[in-house]
Amino acid sequence: MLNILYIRTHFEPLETYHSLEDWLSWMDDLSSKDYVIIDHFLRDELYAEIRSFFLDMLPKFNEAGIGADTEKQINSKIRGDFTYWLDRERDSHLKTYWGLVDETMQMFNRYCYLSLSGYEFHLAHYPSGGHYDKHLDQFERRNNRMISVVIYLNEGWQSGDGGELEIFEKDGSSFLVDPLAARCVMFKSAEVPHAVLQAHKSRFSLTGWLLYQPSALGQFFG
Ligand SMILES: O=C(O)CCC(=O)C(=O)O
Ligand SMILES: [Fe+2]
Repeated sequence: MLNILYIRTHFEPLETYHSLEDWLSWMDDLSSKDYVIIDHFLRDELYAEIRSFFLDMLPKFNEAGIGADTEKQINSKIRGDFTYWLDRERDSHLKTYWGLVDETMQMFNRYCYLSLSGYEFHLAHYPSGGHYDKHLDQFERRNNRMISVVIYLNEGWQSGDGGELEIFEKDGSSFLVDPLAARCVMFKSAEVPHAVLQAHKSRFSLTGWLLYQPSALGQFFG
């Protein structure tokens, strides 16, 4: 009896940000289609907290590079966003958000049998005119990004504002996702080619990757 109790409390945390039922349906989508689009992934309070942090940090954003940190190169022809990398210790007041990151990793590890053991997240600002050409999120020489997680922070986004995420399906067809406030898109980093179409006004997101190994230990090949 004691054992059963222990297993139950160990494997089913009493309090999660999202219900297990929601997680299971999202993971089902992700397994079958390689991507999932989740509206209202952040509730109002957490959304407001992250967006206000984003606005506070805007002056500190650096221009984003292509490829691994070690081979960073700025190439505005390929991507035109500015980023700010999050650090759990430094940015510890985002407690609810980090809890949600832990919950996400646990769900994938438990129910999709992944061995995720790290993550990296950045805030991304595409100024008007910014875009990101079609790409995969696994770098040429680093293959530890397993799941990409993008959360949008744009209020009142309208058709005509551009900045859609274009997702390419296996058959080569594609569709567009509007970067709407609190919407989350998750996809398999190695499987889903995607692009960000040119934004016609400032576009905000919190983008990250769930990793097979911590960033510093990223697998290299070649
Ligand atoms: O912001 C998005 O919709 C996607 C961003 C992206 O593809 C990336 O940062 O690798
Ligand atoms: Fe990407």
